[in-house]
Amino acid sequence: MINQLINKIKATKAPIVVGLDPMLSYVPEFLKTKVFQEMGESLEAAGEIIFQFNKEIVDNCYDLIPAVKPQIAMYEQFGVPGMEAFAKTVAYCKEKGLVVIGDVKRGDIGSTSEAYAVGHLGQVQVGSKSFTPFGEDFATVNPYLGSDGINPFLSVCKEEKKGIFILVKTSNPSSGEFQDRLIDGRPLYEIVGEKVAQWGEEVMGEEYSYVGAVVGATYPEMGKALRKIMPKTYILVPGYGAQGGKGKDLVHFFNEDGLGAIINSSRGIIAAYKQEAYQAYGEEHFGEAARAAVIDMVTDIKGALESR
Ligand SMILES: O=C(O)c1cc(=O)[nH]c(=O)n1[C@@H]1O[C@H](COP(=O)(O)O)[C@@H](O)[C@H]1O
Repeated sequence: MINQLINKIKATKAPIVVGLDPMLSYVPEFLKTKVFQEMGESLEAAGEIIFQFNKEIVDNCYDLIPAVKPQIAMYEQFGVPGMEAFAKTVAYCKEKGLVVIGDVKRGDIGSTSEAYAVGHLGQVQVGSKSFTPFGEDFATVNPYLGSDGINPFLSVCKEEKKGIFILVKTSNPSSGEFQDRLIDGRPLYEIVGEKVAQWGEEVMGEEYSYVGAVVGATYPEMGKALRKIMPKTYILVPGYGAQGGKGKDLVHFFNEDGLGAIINSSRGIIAAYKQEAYQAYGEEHFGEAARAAVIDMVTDIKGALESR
């Protein structure tokens, strides 16, 4: 899957991923009103609203981008109908030819991680039949439990040619509380980065590993150090846009080949119609506003890479 992701990044010339994090507060009123009239105010309606919202965003952007990253919490909060919307979103994006990164941030003891890996990236056996429950191409994984939590994901990745992105240095303000702690004089995130590179050697694609890392755009200097520690690791970089990351902060996340990083923006794209720069589109045209925001994001990142 990492090879397909890279091919799509090359074809679209867009090292970006659109985060499908559909909070109800980002959904235009007209869409919510329409579905509430049809279904009432219910969890089922919420699931339907977020699916229709995603579909509009995807229909307007799919030809410009290689990948999407649905964040499961935004679906899970609506219970079973939310999870159905998650599954439908994954299936729809795949139909549109997009690589899907399931932002599920899983990781547990070995046997439990195995079930997570099977559920999100693999196939589950029921009697004599096997099923693909969600069918994402990549999943995000939390490494706090160590190799036991990661190994089952590596096995499924090998079998299914899928990939993972392991949290190394997260974008949030308190990420340093644990991740920056020095151990034998070195920050924990560097130690995790080294381990990610090591795990990645077990599952290599053509140029890069199936095992990627997550490093926040909000910590560019740490990104620069981690790029060197993990040369064959694709880095998923959240934190662009709404969290303050800009194109110029991102150049060192990329390798000299112009590859090696994929930048996520969620609110900055899907709720673009609420921003001053795109307000002229009006809420009825929120999909077109998202498309304009994608084009601007790609221009910003390309400009920064060309002038490095
Ligand atoms: O794993 C992630 O994607 C992730 C890691 C991280 O360090 N920071 C981070 O913001 N994320 C996710 O990336 C998305 C960022 O959303 P925006 O800030 O709206 O662009 C959310 O889905 C977060 O859960």
